[in-house]
Amino acid sequence: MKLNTFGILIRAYARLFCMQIGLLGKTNVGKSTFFSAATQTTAQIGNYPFTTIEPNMGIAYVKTDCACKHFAISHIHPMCVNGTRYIAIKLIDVAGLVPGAHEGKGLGNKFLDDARTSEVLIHVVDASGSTDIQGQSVPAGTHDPLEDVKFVEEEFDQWMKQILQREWQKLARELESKSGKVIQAIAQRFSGLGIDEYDVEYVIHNLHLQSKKPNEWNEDDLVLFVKTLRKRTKPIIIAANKSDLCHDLSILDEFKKIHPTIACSAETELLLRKATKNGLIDYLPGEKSFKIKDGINLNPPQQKALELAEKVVSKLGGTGVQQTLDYACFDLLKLITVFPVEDETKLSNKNGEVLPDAKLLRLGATARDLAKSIHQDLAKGFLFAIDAKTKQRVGADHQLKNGDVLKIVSTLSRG
Ligand SMILES: Nc1nc2c(ncn2[C@@H]2O[C@H](COP(=O)(O)OP(=O)(O)OP(=O)(O)O)[C@@H](O)[C@H]2O)c(=O)[nH]1
Repeated sequence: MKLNTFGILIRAYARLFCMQIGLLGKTNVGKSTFFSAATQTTAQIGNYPFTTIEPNMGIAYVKTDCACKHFAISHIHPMCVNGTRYIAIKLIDVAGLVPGAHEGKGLGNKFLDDARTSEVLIHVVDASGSTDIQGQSVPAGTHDPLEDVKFVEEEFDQWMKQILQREWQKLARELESKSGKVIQAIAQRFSGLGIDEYDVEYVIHNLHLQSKKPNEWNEDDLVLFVKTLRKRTKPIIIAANKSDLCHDLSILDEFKKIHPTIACSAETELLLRKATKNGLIDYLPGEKSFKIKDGINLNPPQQKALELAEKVVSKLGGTGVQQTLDYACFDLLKLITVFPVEDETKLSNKNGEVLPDAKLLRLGATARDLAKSIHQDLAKGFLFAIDAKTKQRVGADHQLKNGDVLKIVSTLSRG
């Protein structure tokens, strides 16, 4: 196969995944280590051929309950391990975030191009305080990592404010009245960021700005509006990395006042995933412990590294990497998992594979949304769906629940 065809195939494959997480962080905090650990497949999961799609884009997995648990059946599926289902997502390493990026420092706001398409952001922070604001190594505890948390927020807010401010006067002149049009006009400016009219309307109403005409908005209104919109549309979770180096984890309580936070040791996760791949240990990402395989003779460096990893895992209750990804999807974005099937009695597709697919959908998604996530034509010809748990027919607007198993019947599937 020619190289460019190969590239096109890889990108097409990546587009299959609607869910994208952006990884932020200044230099030296362990962002690349987090990215490598999260996209490193272990022997048990991940039958996908490509884990790194582009240098800064890879496939990671989030884990949830497989529907096989509900039906108390056992099935063989590469993404189901003892009833735990792994679902692929896109992880993008967002480069170039430095203080002043919105003013063109470093790579300028190139980082925001990548962050733009992400639905949720993981901010990797060096919780041990051994990396200063410019990313230089300093003795542990000498840099206050809270500064990093604040500067990232500041960059985003400033950048969004710039987008809006650039055309605010023009927009205000055009829209002397009608709040509906204001919402549309603002949403249009932010459409490239995955922000829609509903988000803008929600924020405007929450801040009671609907009664103000755009020319009556002051600087404080703009700042608050942008901040609230950013929080709603680009939620952030902090991966408090290098927590293994922290003598006490009280700094995490400070982070938690700003964003949800998980103690992490990306380096330990990378080590454990590599040791699993090399057949040394039994470990599943997200577990709170691991076991050295029977009959394995570790050499002294391996023995030492795994002893250290054991201490970290027991101190932090896991390495935090998988927990961060899961939290981003299921707690922050509140995604649900739905299992589409073609035969609701056998829970299979037409090749007989049981629970072949698992889709991540937004809370409130309908049966038609599920059809759309499989194929536009399936949604267009939607007739009804069958809930495999209740055996009931449901309509296009039926709201789905986490763990639902559904057969979609459409003119396409009948034809
Ligand atoms: N103790 C400890 N060290 C870590 C951890 N994660 C990464 N490191 C170390 O921190 C250093 C920087 O890690 P990188 O992953 O290269 O950091 P980065 O943020 O990607 O930095 P750039 O590539 O410069 O942007 C390396 O020496 C890693 O081994 C961790 O969880 N604990």
